[in-house]
Amino acid sequence: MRIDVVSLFPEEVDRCTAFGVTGRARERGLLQLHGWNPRDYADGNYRKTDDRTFGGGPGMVMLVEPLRRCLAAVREADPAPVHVVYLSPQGRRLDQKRVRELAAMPRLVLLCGRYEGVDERLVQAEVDEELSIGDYVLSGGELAAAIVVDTVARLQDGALNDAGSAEQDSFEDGLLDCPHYSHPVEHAYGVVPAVLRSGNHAAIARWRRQQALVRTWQRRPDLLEGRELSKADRKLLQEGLAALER
Ligand SMILES: NC[C@H]1CCC[C@@H](CNc2ccc(C(N)=O)cn2)C1
Repeated sequence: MRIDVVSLFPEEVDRCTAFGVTGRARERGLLQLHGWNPRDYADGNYRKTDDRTFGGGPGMVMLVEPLRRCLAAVREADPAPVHVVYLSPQGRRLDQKRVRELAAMPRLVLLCGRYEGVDERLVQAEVDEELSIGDYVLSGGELAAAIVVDTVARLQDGALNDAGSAEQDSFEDGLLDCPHYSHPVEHAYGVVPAVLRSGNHAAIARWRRQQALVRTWQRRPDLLEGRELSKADRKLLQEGLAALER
């Protein structure tokens, strides 16, 4: 998968995705990341990329022309069709379902705004999708872009080793993750649940599913709305909640 990041600070996204799973995916060529700076496509010796907003009021707006030229160069750089995403609080909320869809695309272009944003004519003419990582305002779209890169990189085939593939499943079915434990078995903070050391893999899977269901019910009931739980899951959830009462 190829991702092109258009930003006044493209190195910010490069650095945020240079470590761990994302760094390894890049090293393995599972993900190619390219940074582009609209300042390189701006005119004049000040290479102006932003200007005051029409209609008055505070702040600057990123100019349409440097971005248009920059995006033309991005499109030109690879024959694969692009899907242009603009990161902004006005976008559709990113979730794992959309992450899976984005991760399947051959190319993504992530447009990172700064200041008050991008001239709306550029958004209308070039952007396929506005995406938001949450209801808050960042100083720029770069950190949001880095989150998109991270989420799609780990879904590339080969990015997660076998053990890692379990990581995918934890949220893939729309539930929160179960608790995890490691050494020592006994610690001042508590003891590892016996079932996890029983070697009974069916019981372990059942316990993990039950924990995920109970946690989701308690912390994010919204994730269970409009979702038909299987008979087995409903039983696990009821049993898990009853155990909390005891
Ligand atoms: N109106 C301000 C706004 C104009 C357009 C550029 C953004 C950059 N900052 C961002 C970008 C994305 C998100 C998010 N939630 O995904 C938050 N903040 C700022």
